[in-house]
Amino acid sequence: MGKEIVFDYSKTAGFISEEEMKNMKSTVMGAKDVLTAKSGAGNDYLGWIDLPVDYDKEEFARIKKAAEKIQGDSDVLLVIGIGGSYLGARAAIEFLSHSFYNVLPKGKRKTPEIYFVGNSISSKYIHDLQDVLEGKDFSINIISKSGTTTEPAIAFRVFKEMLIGKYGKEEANKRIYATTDKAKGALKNLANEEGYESFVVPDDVGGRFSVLTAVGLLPIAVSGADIDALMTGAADARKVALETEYEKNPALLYAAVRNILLRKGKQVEIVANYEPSLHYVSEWWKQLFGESEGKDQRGIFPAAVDLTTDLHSMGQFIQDGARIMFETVLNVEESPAEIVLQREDVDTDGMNYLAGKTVDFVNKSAMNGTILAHTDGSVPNLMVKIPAQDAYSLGQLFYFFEFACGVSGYILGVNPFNQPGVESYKKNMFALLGKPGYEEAREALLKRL
Ligand SMILES: O=P(O)(O)OC[C@H]1O[C@H](O)[C@H](O)[C@@H](O)[C@@H]1O
Repeated sequence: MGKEIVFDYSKTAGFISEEEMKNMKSTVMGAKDVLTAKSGAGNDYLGWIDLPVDYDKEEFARIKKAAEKIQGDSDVLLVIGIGGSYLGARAAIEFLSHSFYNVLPKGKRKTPEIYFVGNSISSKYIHDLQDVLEGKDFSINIISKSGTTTEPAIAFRVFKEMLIGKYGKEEANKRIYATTDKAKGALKNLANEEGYESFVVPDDVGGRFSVLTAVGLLPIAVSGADIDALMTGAADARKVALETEYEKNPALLYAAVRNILLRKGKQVEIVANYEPSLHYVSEWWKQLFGESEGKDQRGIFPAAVDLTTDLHSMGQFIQDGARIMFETVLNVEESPAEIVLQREDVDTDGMNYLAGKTVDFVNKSAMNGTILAHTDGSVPNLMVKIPAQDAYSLGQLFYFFEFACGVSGYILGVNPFNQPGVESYKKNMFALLGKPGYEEAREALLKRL
């Protein structure tokens, strides 16, 4: 086992006593048992628990082969998907790749540019992306578990047409990779008809828990990241989550602490990172916890800030505004890059006191100072220590949060694996668009607009 993710809640001492943590044990262990015995609500969607050790090896090999083909014949990969069919891949690619991956000069980046689309309904975004593709060879990975989601379906129509225009239908079909349900849905039917290479979102893995299936793995592999290490990290975190006693189990302790804080009125959890490349990990985390816990008029509202950036915008509120939140810091312990600050002859900016120090030392000092300031401002601070900015650590992080989320949702008393609330806006949108079958709803809505 490599260096493990650590969950540190020592800074909550003024808010949570050791006794409260002990008192929570039976509740947490009960929730864990319900999860692992698959006896709770939503138990049809627990395929993610064993995924890191029990995945389709043949498909895994096929993902690597497809990634190699895309790397060989494409300047650009378009990844079309939304929600759970988008955020995991983007989180991983941004965390594991060069900060300026897409604009690196040829030679410095050996893998295709990767653009995400189908995650909004913006004409401008689609139009501008068409400009980027001009003169470039490209492939498409269309990802949708249901195969019917509006945003990706619209983007796919546009870029499929462009692909066919460029290569003709036969070659275009060889450049389209469909990740969807194994048997049903509009996308699966189309893939069968057109002969796209297909990858499976397993029935028992919901979108927001699907990053370690082909949903995440194909785009991540195309970026050149090590998907074997990603799976190993997840498998090691699984072992820790399943086998470690409560007192030392990061996922269980995190689930316990956040529920104790919620019961004390802390209704918002802010995930804070100090690395821009963690931005989409926070976005992935927001969907994971937001869709899993936010229901039945309950839940912790998941928010995120990028620091130190947002200390200059949201810092005031976190320090001093309504006392409704706690903060969970994602700390990459070892920066993959080192920059040492130099001494200047004339110390006009007054920065010479930092000469000889690394930029990461300054970043970590900002982090430690902020944690103490926020703690003093009655914002309980938790920390997830990520040993390194690599695939192994990220695999652990994904699994750690997924497991904690399942346990935490059961402690809260909700079904963590459905998302009924997402349908309401869709019904209205379909009605307003004039989709067949929504005629009556349309009339009623138009009167209200
Ligand atoms: O993969 P898809 O079926 O296209 O779904 C994409 C996303 O959209 C839905 O509306 C759900 O709220 C998400 O949980 C899901 O991840």
